[in-house]
Amino acid sequence: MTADSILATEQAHLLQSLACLDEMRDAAERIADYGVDALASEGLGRMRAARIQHLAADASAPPFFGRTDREAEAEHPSGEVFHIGRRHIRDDSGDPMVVDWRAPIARPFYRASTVDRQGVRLRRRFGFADGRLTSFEDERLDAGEELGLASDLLREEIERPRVGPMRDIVATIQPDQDELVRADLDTSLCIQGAPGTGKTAVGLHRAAYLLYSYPERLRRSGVLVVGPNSAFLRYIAQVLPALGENGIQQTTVDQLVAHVPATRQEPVEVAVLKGDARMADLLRRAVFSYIAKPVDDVVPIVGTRRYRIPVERVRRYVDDARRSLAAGELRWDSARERLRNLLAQDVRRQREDVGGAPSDSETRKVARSQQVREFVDSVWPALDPRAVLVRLYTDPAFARRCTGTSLTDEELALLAWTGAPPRTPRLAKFSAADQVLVDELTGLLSSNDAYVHVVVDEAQDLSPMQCRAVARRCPLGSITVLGDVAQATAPWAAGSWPVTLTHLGQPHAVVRPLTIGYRVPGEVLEVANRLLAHIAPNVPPASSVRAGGDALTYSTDVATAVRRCLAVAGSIAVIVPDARADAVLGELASAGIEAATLAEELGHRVTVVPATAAKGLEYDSVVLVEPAEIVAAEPTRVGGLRRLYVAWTRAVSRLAVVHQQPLPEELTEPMEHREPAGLIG
Ligand SMILES: Nc1ncnc2c1ncn2[C@@H]1O[C@H](COP(=O)(O)OP(=O)(O)OP(=O)(O)O)[C@@H](O)[C@H]1O
Repeated sequence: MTADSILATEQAHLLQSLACLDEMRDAAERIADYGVDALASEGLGRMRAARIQHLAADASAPPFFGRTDREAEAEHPSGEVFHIGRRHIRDDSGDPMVVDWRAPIARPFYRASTVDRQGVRLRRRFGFADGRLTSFEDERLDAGEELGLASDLLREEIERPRVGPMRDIVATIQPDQDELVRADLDTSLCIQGAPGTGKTAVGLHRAAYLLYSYPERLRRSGVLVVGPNSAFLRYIAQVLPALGENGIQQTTVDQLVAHVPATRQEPVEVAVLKGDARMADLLRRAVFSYIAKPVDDVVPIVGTRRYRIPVERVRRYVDDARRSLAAGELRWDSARERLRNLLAQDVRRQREDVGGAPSDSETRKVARSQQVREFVDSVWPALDPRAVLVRLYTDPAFARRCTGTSLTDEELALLAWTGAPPRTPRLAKFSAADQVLVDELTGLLSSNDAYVHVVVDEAQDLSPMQCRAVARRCPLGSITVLGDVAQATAPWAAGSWPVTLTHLGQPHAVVRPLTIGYRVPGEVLEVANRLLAHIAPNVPPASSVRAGGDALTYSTDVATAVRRCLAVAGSIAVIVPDARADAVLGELASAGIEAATLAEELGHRVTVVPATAAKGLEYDSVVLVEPAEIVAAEPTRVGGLRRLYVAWTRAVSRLAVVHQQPLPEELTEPMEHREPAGLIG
C-alpha cells in the first residue's frame, strides 16, 4: 500500500468512527430514565447525563491518534488491529472502532518496544490538522524499528506552541510515564521530577485511568485532585474534562480547609510553627482536656420514675468513650452520642431487670432527656474548633498544660494571640495556618469527606499539618504525590519526601523519579541546573528533549523583550519580582502592550505573573525580570534560589532574561562535579 492509500483508508476509518460516535450519542440521549422507583430513575438519569457528557467531551478532538497491529494469532490469523483514542467507539454490531487509551489492550501502544513487543507488530501514530488526518508514522517493531523520542509526530506535539490552558498528553504518553499512570489503585506513588518532566500531566492522566479501571470502587467517593493555587487549578481544569472525566473534584489545599476565612497575616516563623506536626499533638491534648471526670451519679427521669446510674458506672462509660476516641474509632461528636446511648442503655437494663419491656423509642427518649444531655454537656461538652484554638492562643496556662514537653516556652510565646483577644471565637481573625489547625480540630470532632484516591500536586510545599489535612481526606485509600524538592519554596516545606510522605499517611509510598524534561529547552535547563547544587544537592539534573535556536537571551528592557516574543506564536508570561508587578503592568501599558494579570481569564497573549505565583504554570515564551531581585525577595538565599529555579523553568520555547542588576552568581557559575544536562533524542 502506498502512503496515500493508507491515509485514505485511515481517513475513511476516522469518518466511520465519527459517525458511530454520533450514533452512540443519539442512543444515549434516547434512553429513558425509568428505574424501578424514583431514586433508581434519578440514578439512571445521572448516569445517562454523565455518559452523554463523556461522549460529547472535546468533540473537536480526532477520534483516534494511534493504532497497533498485533501479531497473528490462531483466532486472528491476520493479526488484530486496534485504533487507540480518547474514548471507546463501537459500531452497530458492538465491535470496537476505537479502543479507549486506558483499556488494557491499549497499553502496548505506549509500552511496546523492539525488545518487548507485547504482541505488537506495528505501531502507527497519526498527525492531524483541523480535524483532518494529514500524516502517519509507522514503527515496524517486528523489523527492529523504534523511533522513541525521535518520532517527528511526538516532537511536533511536544513543540507545539502553548496557548491557554494545559492540554492532555494522551497521544504521546512516554513509557516511563505510562508505567506511573497505570499503577493500580492500591499503589501510592510519589513522583519526584524536575520542572517539565510531566508530573502534573501524569497525575491527571492517572486520575482518569483509575476512574476508568475501577468504576465500582470510585463511583461514589472518587478521586480528589489537590493543586497549589487557583491560577494553577484554572490552568489544569480542562485536562480531565477533555479526557471525558467531569466528576473529579479539583481544589487547592486552602479551599480544602477553608472552614473559616483567612483574614490575618502573621510572621513567617509563626506560620512555620503552626505548620509543624507537633501542633497535631497539642490540638489533640487540648481536645482531650475537655473531658471531665464524672463526680456524681446520673439520675434520668422517665415519666415519674427516677433511675440512678452510679458514678462508678458512669465513669466506666466515659472511659469507654475516651478509649474509642483515642483509638480513632470515634470522633468527638459521635463519642458524645455514644455516651448518651450508654446511659440510655443502662436505664433500659434497669427497667428490664424489674420486668419492664422498654421500646427502642423510649430508650432514645432517655438518651435525649434533659438529665442525660446536661450530664454529657458537663463531662463531654460540644466543642467549637475555633473556640479551642482561640483558647490555646489566649490562655497560656491552658496551652502549657496541653503542650506536654513538645513545645518550648519560646514557641508557646510565638503562638500567643497578638493584639486584643477576640470577644467571641466567631469574631476571631484567623490566618491561613490557623485554617489548617481548625481543620485538624474539625477532624478530631467530626468526620469529613473521604476519597478513594487523592492526587496532590506541588506536594513539596506542604507543611506537615497540610499533609495531615490531605491524608484525612484519604484515610483508607491511596495517594499520588507529585512534586520536586528543588522547587520547595514554602518556608514550612519539609524538603524531604520520606518526611512529607509520613505526614501524608503514606510512609511506604515508592518515590519514582522522572528526569526527561518535555517543556524547557536544553540550553535554558542547563543554566537552571547550575542552581541544583545550592538548592537540592541530591536531585539529579534533568535532560531536555527540546532545543531552541534563540531559547535563552539576555537584555535590559522589558517592553522590547516582550515585543520580540510577540513576533512569534504562543503565550507569553512576564515573570516579575512580586513587588514589581504593578510597575511592569504600567510599563507595558505605556509601551502600548496589552497585558493581563493571572486573575484574569486564561488565553491572553501576555500575562504578568508574580514570581511567587508561577509554580506549575508554563508559557511558550517567558520574559523573566530581574532574577537577583526575585532571589532577594525571599527570607533565605536557598529559598530565593529555589524561587528563581521555578521561574526560570516555565518557558517552552524561549526565555528572555531582562536585567540591569548582576545575575545571581549561582546562575553564572558552571556546574562542577555534575553531568551537564544533555539533549536526548
Ligand atoms: N509525554 C508527553 N508528551 C507531550 N507533552 C508532554 C509529555 N509529558 C509532558 N509533556 C508536556 O510537558 C509540559 C510539562 O508538563 P507538566 O506541567 O506536567 O510538568 P511538571 O513536571 O508538572 O512541571 P513543574 O515541575 O514545572 O510543575 C506540559 O506542557 C506537558 O503537556
